[in-house]
Amino acid sequence: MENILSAAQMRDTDAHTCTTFNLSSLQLMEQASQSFVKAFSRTYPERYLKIAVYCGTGNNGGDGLAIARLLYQEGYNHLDVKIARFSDKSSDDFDANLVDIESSHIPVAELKHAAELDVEEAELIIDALIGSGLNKPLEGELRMLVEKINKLDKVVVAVDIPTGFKSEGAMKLSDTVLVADLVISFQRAKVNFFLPESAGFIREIKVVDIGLNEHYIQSLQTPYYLITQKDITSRLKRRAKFTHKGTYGHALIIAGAPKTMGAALLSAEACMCTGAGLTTACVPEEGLTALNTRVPEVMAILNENVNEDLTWKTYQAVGIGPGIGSSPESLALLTKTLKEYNKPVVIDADALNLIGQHHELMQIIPEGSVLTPHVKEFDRLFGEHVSWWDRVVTGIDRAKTMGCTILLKNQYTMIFTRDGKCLFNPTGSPAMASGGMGDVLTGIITSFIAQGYSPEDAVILGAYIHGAAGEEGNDYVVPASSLIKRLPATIATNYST
Ligand SMILES: NC(=O)C1=CN([C@@H]2O[C@H](COP(=O)(O)OP(=O)(O)OC[C@H]3O[C@@H](n4cnc5c(N)ncnc54)[C@H](OP(=O)(O)O)[C@@H]3O)[C@@H](O)[C@H]2O)[C@H](O)CC1
Ligand SMILES: [K+]
Repeated sequence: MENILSAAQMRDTDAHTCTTFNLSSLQLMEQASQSFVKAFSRTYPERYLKIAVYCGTGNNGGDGLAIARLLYQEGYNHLDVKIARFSDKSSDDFDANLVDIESSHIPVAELKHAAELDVEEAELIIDALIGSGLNKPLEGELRMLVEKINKLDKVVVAVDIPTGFKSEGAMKLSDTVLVADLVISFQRAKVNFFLPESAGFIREIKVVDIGLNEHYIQSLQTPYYLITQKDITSRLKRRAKFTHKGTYGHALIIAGAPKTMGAALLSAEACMCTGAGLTTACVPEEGLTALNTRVPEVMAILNENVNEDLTWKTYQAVGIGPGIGSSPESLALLTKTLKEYNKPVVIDADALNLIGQHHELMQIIPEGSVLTPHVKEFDRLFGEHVSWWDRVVTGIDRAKTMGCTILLKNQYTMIFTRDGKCLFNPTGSPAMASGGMGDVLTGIITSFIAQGYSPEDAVILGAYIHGAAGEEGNDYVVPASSLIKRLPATIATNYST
């Protein structure tokens, strides 16, 4: 997994890299600027583009000056630089790059006040005003300048971080940020890039290697990690010769009510397609015909007969919740499951809402269980939150105190582990924003647990594979039932590469 660093850790890595690689900070700035220019020219190869580079007077601004010089050398000759000099302070590396640019052919203008900016002829603006040095919300002249640039409605490419955007910590949609079409960020994505608040400020992100000491970065402690494909390939076990259905476990999916049988069908079918040796669905009698017709591979027990028909030790994994509703019978079934199945349970949807309404059930959730809420279910369980950052803090805390893995669904789904980490899943697409997706995910995770994966590995694999199957085909929308059909091939692709 890739660890995600805080702004302070980036600064520390910066200094450490200079010492260990015998570089000056000016040389590191040059490397970072070269990496930026390489990525920029791949995205915007047209040399006739009119570009304005807006620079602050710190190191982000220093990068901006070096980038302007390098772009000019690359043939981007319709280029000018605007320096926002709203204070007397400037960094040494900014000053050094200013000397270089002043001896070039690039026009440089200094703005002492935001009001001095009247027309902007450029089609594209490079934002090098402030990066990771942001230490307060934008105010005064800088805020006015950013608001003015936002109104120009030009294409904006940010250096490292958009001006006004926090690397970490709670953000508000009302914060002033220079809205970026593209952020070319250094070495690592920043934590807040993965939270929904970023959607209003950032359209696309590219991360470039600027030559920082990776060995050192990997030794740094952080709660935040990005899951990579390697994590999936290294976890997925091949299906060996001479194995049989008994090798891959028996999963029980407790789901559905007469009017919400679809949830049970999706969950059970996803469980089967993820590779559980056997899948049994515990459903109401009214759903039996649908189950037998739609997924003949899945066996059934009737939820009204559970007391006679259920032998817990038959099942290596249990998933409960999709479509069960909130009736007293569902509450009784959930209570029975949590009390009697003494292994981790995958808890989703209505089961989570029932726990939200009957908080005493929290005490009987088996150790190691998996909770898979979407944002509303998360808030019903753990209280209202005003920002996604606050949910991250709560998720990390609750996973540790409850001894459970919590998966909070999102564009970048977050997985809070029992040892206090927050893992971001990179796969998935807005095409997956449709009903039934959560039911499918419950089936997938339950299936991986039935096959012998630890609950935490099952969640990591489940989130990644679910998202990867949803991305395939690049479709406008992916109905949950068609995602299920893609699961066997998606899993095979991920363990063979
Ligand atoms: N390892 C790396 O990733 C590298 C990053 N580089 C680049 O360096 C910047 C970070 O540079 P830094 O000089 O630390 O800070 P900034 O340029 O982002 O900010 C400059 C100063 O701006 C002031 N500040 C902060 N918040 C505000 C605000 N709200 N309004 C006005 N001014 C603000 C603050 O100074 P003070 O006056 O408050 O003391 C900042 O110090 C990083 O993003 C990369 O682009 C290196 O080039 C290569 C290695
Ligand atoms: K910036």
